[in-house]
Amino acid sequence: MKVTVVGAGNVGASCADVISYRGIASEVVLLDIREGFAEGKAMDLMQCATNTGFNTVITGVTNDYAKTANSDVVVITSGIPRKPGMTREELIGINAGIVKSVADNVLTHSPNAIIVVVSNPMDTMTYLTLKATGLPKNRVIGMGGALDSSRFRYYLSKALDKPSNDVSAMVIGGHGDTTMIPLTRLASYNGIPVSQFLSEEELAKVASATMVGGATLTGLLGTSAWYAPGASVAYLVDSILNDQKKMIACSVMLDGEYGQDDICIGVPCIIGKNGVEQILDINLSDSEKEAFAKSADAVRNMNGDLSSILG
Ligand SMILES: NC(=O)c1ccc[n+]([C@@H]2O[C@H](COP(=O)([O-])OP(=O)(O)OC[C@H]3O[C@@H](n4cnc5c(N)ncnc54)[C@H](O)[C@@H]3O)[C@@H](O)[C@H]2O)c1
Ligand SMILES: O=C(O)C[C@H](O)C(=O)O
Repeated sequence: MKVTVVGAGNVGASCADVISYRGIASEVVLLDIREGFAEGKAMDLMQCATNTGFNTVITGVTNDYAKTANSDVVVITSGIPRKPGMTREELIGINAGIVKSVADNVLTHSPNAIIVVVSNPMDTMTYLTLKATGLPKNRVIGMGGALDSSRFRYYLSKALDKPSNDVSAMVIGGHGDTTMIPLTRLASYNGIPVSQFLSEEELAKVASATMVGGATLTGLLGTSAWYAPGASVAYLVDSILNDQKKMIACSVMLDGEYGQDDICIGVPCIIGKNGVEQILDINLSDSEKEAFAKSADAVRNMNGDLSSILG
């Protein structure tokens, strides 16, 4: 199985690292526009093989899309990350042009690939990729919910003082500081609602920390995060390539689900070899429905900024 990762920067390289280390794909091509950069990242990663014991072949190329031919999955991480104090939405001006040209190029050589969109603002870039390429909606998946949900589980585990793997929780809605919706009501500690262990005030703090999880890391690191983003992409790619049919919150095109149309936004999906195999239209409470509608309004508003690029 072949995966192309466009953008060999922090997230792209971290994702290639996890994919190879965990043996998720037999072949990974890293592609970057910066001369020699992807080649260097691939060489460095391949020199881990004997110590960590993986067999994946990682190749790096400078803008040579022919080398990405016949990829099963293409991950788009190319573009700029935010700096402290910025929102993800401020990246649209530069990243929209990059994502559109990359999507066109990869499809020329891998017409059957499933595309995973990572570049920010991710929901808007996912919508752009779908509209610009005309691909069926099961083949374009925005990655954000997997990361936000893992951050939610992390903050819950800290509040509970228990391991995050014993915590089950999901974030839906937009992948933005004010648009994501941690589903606190449905979060559990080994099947027991977390509300049995944490007060409303503690749960509200966890939800707020989750929503600004990316901004917190950007403030600490000077650029946005990459280890958890890379691992989250690899988790999603694993479910596609190995047809695991995991339920993962992904940004996908809605067609009536959650009362929304013509928008890519995070909802629980079954992810398998065909990409998005099912969208789970779960019952939300009135306040969750209200939050989802508000989140969708904000995401839809950003899509309006694509009119010049989509024509
Ligand atoms: N969806 C998410 O959950 C999530 C998580 C983390 C980061 N991100 C986003 O992912 C993107 C990448 O973040 P990063 O930290 O890896 O940034 P980075 O700067 O480390 O890497 C980006 C890479 O893209 C390359 N690039 C730029 N234009 C290109 C083009 N036209 N073709 C090929 N490569 C090109 C750059 O040379 C660079 O190496 C950002 O937009 C960031 O906001 C999203
Ligand atoms: O925070 C960012 O800008 C990057 C990414 O979307 C994240 O959540 O880590």
